[in-house]
Amino acid sequence: MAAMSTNSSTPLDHIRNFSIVAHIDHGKSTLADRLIQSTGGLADREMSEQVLDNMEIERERGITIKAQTVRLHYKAKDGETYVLNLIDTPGHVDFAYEVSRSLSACEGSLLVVDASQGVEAQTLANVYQAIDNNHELVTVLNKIDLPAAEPDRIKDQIEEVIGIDASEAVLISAKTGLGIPDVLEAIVHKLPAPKSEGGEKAPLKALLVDSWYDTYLGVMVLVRIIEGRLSKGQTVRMMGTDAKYTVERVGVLTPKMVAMDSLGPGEIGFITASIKEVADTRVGDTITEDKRPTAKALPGFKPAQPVVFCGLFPVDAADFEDLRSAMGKLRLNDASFSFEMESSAALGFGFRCGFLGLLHLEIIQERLEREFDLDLIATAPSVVYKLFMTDGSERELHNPADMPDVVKISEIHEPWIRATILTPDDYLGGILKLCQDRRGIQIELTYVGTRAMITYDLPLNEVVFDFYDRLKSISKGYASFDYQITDHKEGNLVKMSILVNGEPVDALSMMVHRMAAEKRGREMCEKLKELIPKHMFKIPIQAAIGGNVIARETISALRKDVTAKCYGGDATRKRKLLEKQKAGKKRMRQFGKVEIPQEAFIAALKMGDE
Ligand SMILES: Nc1nc2c(ncn2[C@@H]2O[C@H](COP(=O)(O)OP(=O)(O)OP(=O)(O)O)[C@@H](O)[C@H]2O)c(=O)[nH]1
Repeated sequence: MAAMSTNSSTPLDHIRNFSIVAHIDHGKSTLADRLIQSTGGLADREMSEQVLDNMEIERERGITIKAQTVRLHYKAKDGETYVLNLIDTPGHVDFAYEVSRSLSACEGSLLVVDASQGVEAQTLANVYQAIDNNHELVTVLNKIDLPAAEPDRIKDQIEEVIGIDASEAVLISAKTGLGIPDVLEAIVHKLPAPKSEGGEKAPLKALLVDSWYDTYLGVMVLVRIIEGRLSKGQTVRMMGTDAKYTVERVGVLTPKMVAMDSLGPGEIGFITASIKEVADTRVGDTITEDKRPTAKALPGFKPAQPVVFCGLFPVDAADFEDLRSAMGKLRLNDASFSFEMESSAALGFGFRCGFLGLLHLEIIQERLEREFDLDLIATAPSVVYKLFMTDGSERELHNPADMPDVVKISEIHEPWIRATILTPDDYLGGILKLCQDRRGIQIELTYVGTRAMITYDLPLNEVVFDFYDRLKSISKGYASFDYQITDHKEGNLVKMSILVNGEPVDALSMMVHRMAAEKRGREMCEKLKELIPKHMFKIPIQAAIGGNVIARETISALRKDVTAKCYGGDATRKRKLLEKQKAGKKRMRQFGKVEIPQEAFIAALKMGDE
């Protein structure tokens, strides 16, 4: 951490706290990099591409997962120096929770729209969140360097679809740096300064915006000071958890860490206070001074509710403890990831994990495999069902394998979402069919320029699998999609089991709509027949609802012994062949006498509607 240690007492009217909201890939991170570069936040040689997207997967996938904060000093044309606190936000539908947290710490947003793509689903979702947070907006049309850019048409579209004035939109190319000075001036002159009723003398009232785990400094807490002053050495209290801590470090991220003695009203910075783990901090909590507490806490956040669950199991049972500690470390850094131990007849010991969405699931699995070198099997992603039992009780079902006897269940309710899809007209037919096939109910179909905006209610269970992938392939990547969970509705749902060689494989059991069960069961059996290697005996594969088999396939027996042609051949070749066969077994799971390769699980679970 840099040595500079100062009191931060920037006057309120010289502070601007803002977020950047946009659809995925419209240029938030690149614009953030340019703002950092042009205000000297980092020397050119330190500017690595997308400096704010520091998580390796973010760089690789080119998406923002964690909201990052940076404090910039900008000498404006009026000769005054301003402190600009920027919070970069994730764009993907799975991370709307992160967006809401960063927006609450700011007074305004830059609305970035790709001037060649126009308004997309996340543009709408994120700008509505900013408006809900009473943000002033500065509209920025990005990528005007592209031949396909049509700033005037996109301005009209923004006014028509979002209903905000875009006549003074700032035209930029975050790639070349064109227009960046105009963005900085707009931030200073169009976005409001933070307000502070009680000012610096009032008892400390700070918003806990985010927390993360730093390998050197431990748990770091991002705070926004509303009133009073937060100083090193102060004893503070979290009003939601009543936990007390002594502040050890106070600082800001420029994006390098710079130590400060204290932070005043309107400021955004971080503190450390020997907090053991991220789970001890509650995002949205109010931090106050223990001896002189503020009278009223801030309105808190509802914690992110996981909406997709799946089982994660080590391919090699000996890796269970490594998996447990790896998940504990990830949890340090990702408060929205939840897990609890689970045992499966088919897969042994593992964890039932909760995620914000399918992308979040894939990212966690990828991080576990890459950062902790673990070979994992993920079971079918499933949503949370509400079971209304015949004895009048209610319970939640996170794992189809835990489904009680159907005679004890009177109703099953499943979560529904309201989805917004924006697509070029050419792909409308295919998308409507996809939604109908997934039990969708059309709510609205309107046109936005040359594109269709469709609103559908859909069961979440029909979306978590591969809806997003199918939508992208039907629309050749042009459709965009956003959703909100709405409510639970009764559904004619059944648990479909898969039996391999007469043994139920609980990792492949899933909840399906009764009308779709036979088709799904048939597809699953056909897929597994392709993927499970032949054995020395024939293998029946069945899909069943309770005791009723609804689909079956049979894998014929292997005719010959792989080493047969070696008889009389040299022993070396035979040994090599058997070693190769053994190595192949590493990613297999034994079910009874049948070995199922890990790929079979993943491919079987990712079945589309092809
Ligand atoms: N031609 C051109 N490309 C740009 C411009 N700004 C960003 N890009 C490119 O657009 C892609 C997405 O840019 P990002 O800044 O990662 O977009 P983002 O909105 O941060 O994406 P997420 O992090 O996924 O939310 C990258 O390949 C950038 O190089 C621009 O002004 N002109």
